[in-house]
This record gives sequence, structure tokens and C-alpha cells, in this order.
Amino acid sequence: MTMMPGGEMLTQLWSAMAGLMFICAMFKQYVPFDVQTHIEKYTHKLIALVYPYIQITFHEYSTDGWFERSKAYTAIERYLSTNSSTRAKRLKADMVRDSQSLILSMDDHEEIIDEFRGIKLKWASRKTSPNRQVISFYRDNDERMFYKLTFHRRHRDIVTNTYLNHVMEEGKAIEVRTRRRKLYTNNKSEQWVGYRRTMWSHVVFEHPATFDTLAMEPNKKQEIINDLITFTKSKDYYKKIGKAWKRGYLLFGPPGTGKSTMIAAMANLIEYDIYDLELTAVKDNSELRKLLIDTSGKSIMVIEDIDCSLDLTGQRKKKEKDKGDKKDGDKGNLIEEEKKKKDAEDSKDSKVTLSGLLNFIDGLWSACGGERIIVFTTNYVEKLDPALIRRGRMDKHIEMSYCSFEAFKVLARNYLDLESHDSFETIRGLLEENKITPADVAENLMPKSSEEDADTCLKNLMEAIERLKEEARLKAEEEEKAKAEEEEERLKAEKEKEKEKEKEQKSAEEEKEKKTSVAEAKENGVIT
Ligand SMILES: Nc1ncnc2c1ncn2[C@@H]1O[C@H](COP(=O)(O)OP(=O)(O)OP(=O)(O)O)[C@@H](O)[C@H]1O
Ligand SMILES: [Mg+2]
Repeated sequence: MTMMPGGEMLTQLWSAMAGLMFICAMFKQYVPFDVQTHIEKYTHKLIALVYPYIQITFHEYSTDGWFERSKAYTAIERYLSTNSSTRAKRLKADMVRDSQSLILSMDDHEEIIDEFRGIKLKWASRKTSPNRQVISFYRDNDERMFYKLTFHRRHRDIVTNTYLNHVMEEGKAIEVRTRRRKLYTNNKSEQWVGYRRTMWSHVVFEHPATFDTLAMEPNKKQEIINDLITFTKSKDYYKKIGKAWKRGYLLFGPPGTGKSTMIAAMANLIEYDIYDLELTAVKDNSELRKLLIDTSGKSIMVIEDIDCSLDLTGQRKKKEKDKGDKKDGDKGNLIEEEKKKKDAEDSKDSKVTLSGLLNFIDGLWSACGGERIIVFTTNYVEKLDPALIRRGRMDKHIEMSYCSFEAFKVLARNYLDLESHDSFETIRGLLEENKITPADVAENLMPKSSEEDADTCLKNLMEAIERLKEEARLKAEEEEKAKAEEEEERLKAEKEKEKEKEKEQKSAEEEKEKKTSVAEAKENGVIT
């Protein structure tokens, strides 16, 4: 046998390929289309007889031209991004929408071998050639990507029943880990976001609060962390007990005690999106349901100041009354008040009822969309209907209260990097005697200029607490005085009343006497 020189062999290969391509072109041009389809069909059947492999394709966009990127394709992309980045030689880097980091995936026409329970599976990334006869309104690039999975037919069952599920779950988990979380809020009407109409609009959620920075009793904090983590891992448990995978938290306490901060810390801990539901902007119960259906899993649904949004009887509250109630609360925040006033005006058009809200929390629809946490916040827990906050609806009631010494220590560590200080004991005493919110403590601990150091900030805090103490004393005195005055007024009024009564009695008696003497005179014949 004579060996062909390398160059000559290559030339022959090229000419053979060119010949094949020429035949293909002729075939496509001169053989009628239906004959071509027949020939293709039988060729596939013939190949299937001798070729022992099964192929599954996953297209990036579904073939009916719909614009949504296939969820399966996205999950596979993420799954392969961890596998392919170590094995494939050519990778493409992409900043995929909603992701916070670069995604490395197989480049076009690249292939990798994955292994699952000893089975080898081949993933290939391919591109369909553009169909020039179809005019696309949406995408300027008609090339469609797809993944092709090839495996031996004896593994059909394990691949279709187990492996593909594994790929989807892994892919989704990677997506959750790498995605940017979102903060949604509801609008008054639907609008286009990307390719679909929705009532939610969103921004990237970037709140820095964590449970480390949250000032609270350590035990209570740990209990909440454990509760949240257990919840996220309890899919099978909830299924077993036949309960929708959701959990309700009621956060209550005075303004500035960290309720909103806690929600941000929760979302950061379990990496969920937040849906901040503005109930006053929801037209009616059916719109509320629509909003619920339009949320994704792994989300925290928040309704802030629930007492201001819904009356217990199902009718909206008169804001003026509410405003009066809040006068003695220390929520002196004008902007907040303005906002709430506006909400109250808006709420006049809203017909969401208490039963609508209860349905929203644990009706049949509440189970759709995967795991969900519902959080209500309120400053006045006693005003809420017991039905709304009963266990099972709001599973965990968390009181956020005034700053304790333990909570202060967290703030001192965060704001001043202090673990201990001479003044801590004095501050402990002051905090035990006085009610000051963590928001006020935090404000005093924050240096206001570069000259202010930890000592100055702690001094500021102590002075602030002393001032508060003095204010509270004066307020108490004033209240006492007002009470005494009120009592005096009441006594005076009572006396007046008594006098009036006596007077009336006296005149009645006089009248009676007069009548009796007239009668007697008549009887004696003095008067006829
Ligand atoms: N427990 C806390 N830990 C850390 N920071 C806190 C805490 N409570 C309040 N703060 C600080 O005070 C600010 C206001 O707190 P936040 O908005 O969470 O209070 P809130 O309880 O939601 O009040 P409101 O009832 O008025 O909505 C926050 O920006 C945060 O910096
Ligand atoms: Mg708040």
C-alpha cells in the first residue's frame, strides 16, 4: 500500500466535500419539494435502524415565533455554564439580562460530554440557519440557537425521567444564585414590560440591610433566621402535609423600629424578590388576584402599614380619623404623612375588601407560583381584624420594639466599630429607663463630620436620651396638668348641673305648694 502525502490527501478530501455539496445543491434545486421530504423521511428511518442514539433539541425561542426565551433553554444554558466553562475549549461570555455576573457558556458549534450516574451524554450548541422567507418583526437576527442532547437509546428512561429534571433544577438554582433580585411595585394599570403586559414595574433590588446589621435581641434574630431558612428548604414537607408552600409574617411595632429594614434583610438572606404591594392602588378583588397570579416564586409579598390600607369591615378608612390617631404616635415624618394622605385619597376608588385580602393570602390562588412569603407591617397591631392575622395566615408575629441594650450593641458595632466602651453601662441604664427607637439611636451614632469620633457620638446619644427623658417628663407633666384641668372642669360642670337640678326641684316644689294652697282655698270656699 502506498502512503499518500498529507497535502495530496487534503486536496482529495476537499474535492470530495465540494462534490458532495454540489450534489446537495443540485438535489435541493431540481428535485421537487415533496419528493425531498419523502427522501428525508426515509433516510431518517434508515439511519434510526442502525444509529443507536437519541437526540433531543431545545430551542432558544419556540418555533411558533413567540418572543419569550424558552425557560428550558435558559436553565440548560446556566447548567452547562458550570460544566462547560471547565471542559469546553471555546466559550462565550455574556452579560445576560437580570444577571449580576458574566455567564460563560459554550460557544456556537461547541460540544461537551456530561456524565450522570455513569451515563455519558453529549451536549452540543447549534444555530439554525436564518429562514429568509419569514419576516421577523421582533428580532433583527433570525438565527436561532438550540442545544442538542445526544445519548444512547438504552438510557432513554433515565434521561427523560431523571436527568432532564436534574438539569432543569440545577439550572434554575444557578439562575437564582446569579440573578439580580428585583423590587416590584404595582401600577394602576397594565403596561408593556418587555414582551408582555403586566401591572408590576420593577427596579433592581439593592438594599444593603442584612441580619448582621439589624439591631435586635440576638435570640429573637436567630429564631427568625432559622424560621426563614427552614421555610426555604421545606418544599417536600409542605407537600407532605398538604399545605401551600408559603409563610406569613406580621411585623408590628412603633415607627422607626426596623420593620422595613427587616424585610430587606429577609430578602437578602433568602435571596428572594420583593413585591411591594400598594393596596390602595388596587381597584378591586379581581385585580388583586390578577396581581398575585402575575408574581414569580421565591418572592416576598409585602403590604406595609396594613392598618392604613384596609378597614376591618372591608371599607376604607377615613384618613382624617387615622391622622388624628397618629398624632400621639411619634411618626413626625411629614413626607410619610403626605404620602399616606395621598394614598387615602386614591383609595376612594379602591374596592378591595377584607375577604378579598384573606382570599389573596390563603385562597386557592395563593398556592400558584411556588414558594412565597407574605409580610404585613403595622404600627397598630390591635387595630387589625383577628381573622387577618390569625396563625395560619400570619404564621409568625414579630414585635419590633424600642432599642434594647443588645440592639444598641449591634448598632455601636456597625456604626462605630465598637465592641465595648466605658459609657456602655450608663447607656444600658438609660435605655432600660427610656423608650428610644433604633432609628433614633442610629441617627445619633452616625458621625456628622470628620471631627466626630466614637466618644463624641456616644456622648451625643446619651445627651439625646437625656433630652428625650426630659421631654417625656415634661409631656407627662403636661398630660397630668391637662388631666387635672379636665377633672376640675368635670367637677365644675357636675356642680353646675347639681345646682341646676336643685333649682328645678325647688321651683317644682313651689309650684306644687302653690297648687295645693289654691286647692285648699277652693275647698274652704275662699275661691269660687
Ligand atoms: N432594628 C434596626 N436595626 C438597624 N437599623 C435600624 C433598626 N430600626 C431602624 N433602623 C434604622 O432606622 C431607619 C428607619 O427604620 P425602618 O424604616 O426600618 O423603620 P420602620 O419600623 O419600618 O418604620 P415605619 O413604621 O415608620 O415604617 C432605617 O433606615 C435604619 O437605618
Ligand atoms: Mg417601614
